[in-house]
Amino acid sequence: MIELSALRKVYPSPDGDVVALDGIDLTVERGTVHGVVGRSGAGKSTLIRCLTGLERPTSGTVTVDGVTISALPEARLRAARRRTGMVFQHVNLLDSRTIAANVAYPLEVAGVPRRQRAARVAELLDVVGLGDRAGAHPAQLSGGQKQRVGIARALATEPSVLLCDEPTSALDGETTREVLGLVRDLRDRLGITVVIITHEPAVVREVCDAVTLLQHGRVVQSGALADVVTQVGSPLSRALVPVPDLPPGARRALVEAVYSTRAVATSAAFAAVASLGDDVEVTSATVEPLAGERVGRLIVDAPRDRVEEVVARLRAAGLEPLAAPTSEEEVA
Ligand SMILES: Nc1ncnc2c1ncn2[C@@H]1O[C@H](COP(=O)(O)OP(=O)(O)OP(=O)(O)O)[C@@H](O)[C@H]1O
Repeated sequence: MIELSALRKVYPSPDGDVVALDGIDLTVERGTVHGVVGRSGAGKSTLIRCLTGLERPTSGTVTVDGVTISALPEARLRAARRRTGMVFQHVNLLDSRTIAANVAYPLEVAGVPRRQRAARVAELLDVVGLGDRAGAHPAQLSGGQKQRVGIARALATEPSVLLCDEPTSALDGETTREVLGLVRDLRDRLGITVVIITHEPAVVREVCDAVTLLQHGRVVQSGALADVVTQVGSPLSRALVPVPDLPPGARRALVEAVYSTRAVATSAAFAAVASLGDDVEVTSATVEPLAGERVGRLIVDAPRDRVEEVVARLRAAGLEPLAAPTSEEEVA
C-alpha cells in the first residue's frame, strides 16, 4: 500500500519557487492499478520521483508498504528503492546485451549469485511472455516486446510496487492493449501495486482500478474508477466517458446525465428521454466499457422551461442528471 500525506514539493528557481506538489493526500491500495492523470506540468512526474525516493519532498510523507521513504537516510534508500520497479515510455535497453542479460542487470547490481540470477531471469521472461526470446538482442524486438523486457527488468528485484511513467505512449493501439493486459496480469498473479502515469483516457479505462486527477500540484478528483465516472459533471467523468461533439446550431438548455449499465439499461435511459416528448432530445451520447462494466453518458437538449422536469424524469429512471453543464473540459 502507498500512502502520501500532505506531500509538498517546491523547486527553488531564480524566477521564484515552483510549487510542483501542493499538499497531496492519497492512498493506493495494495494489489490495485492506480492511474495518475493531469495536464503537462500538473506534477505527475514529480509525484513518481517522490515515490521512488529520487526526489525528497519539501514536506509531508511518502510511505510504501509501511516504510516511510521520505524519512530514510540515503544509505537505506537504495535498498528501499529495490522495492519499487520503474517502467518508462522509452525502455532504454543495453543494445549490446541479450534480452536475458538486460533483465539480469539489476540482479548483478544487487549482487545476486550467477545461478540464482539465471533462474530468476528465465522466470521473469516467462512472466512477460518472452521465454523464447532470451538470446535475442533489443534491435530484434518490436516496441511492445521491448516494453515487456523493460517490465521484466523492473520486476527483477521483486518489487511490491511498479511505477509506470507513460508506459504505452510510444506504442500503437494493439500493442498498448497487449502491454496493459500484462500489467493487469501482474496485478492478478503477483498482487503487485501499480501506479501508472498517463495522458491517455483509454489507458485508464482499460487497466486502472482507481484514478487521481492532478491540477497545479493538487488532487482535483480521486477514487475508484466506477465511482468517479458516475459523478456527473466531474472532470474525470467527462474525460473518461467522452461524448461526440455537440452538433452546431442553436441550443435551448442542456442536461447532462450519467449511468452505470448495471443499474440502468441504455434502452431505458433513452426511453426516459423519449417519454418527455418530441421537444426533448438526446443530442450526444456514448457508452464506454470500463471497470468491468459499462458507463453511459448523454447530453439532452430541452426547452429552458422544462429543465427541472427533464432532471426529475432522468433521476426517477435511475440516472445521475445535472442541469446546465458547463462546456466539456479536457483534463488529460
Ligand atoms: N527539477 C526541477 N526544477 C524546477 N522546476 C521543476 C523541476 N521539475 C519539475 N519542475 C516544475 O514542476 C512542475 C511539475 O512538473 P512535472 O514534471 O512533475 O509535471 P508533469 O505533470 O509530469 O508534466 P509532463 O506531463 O509534461 O511530464 C512544472 O511546473 C515543472 O516546470
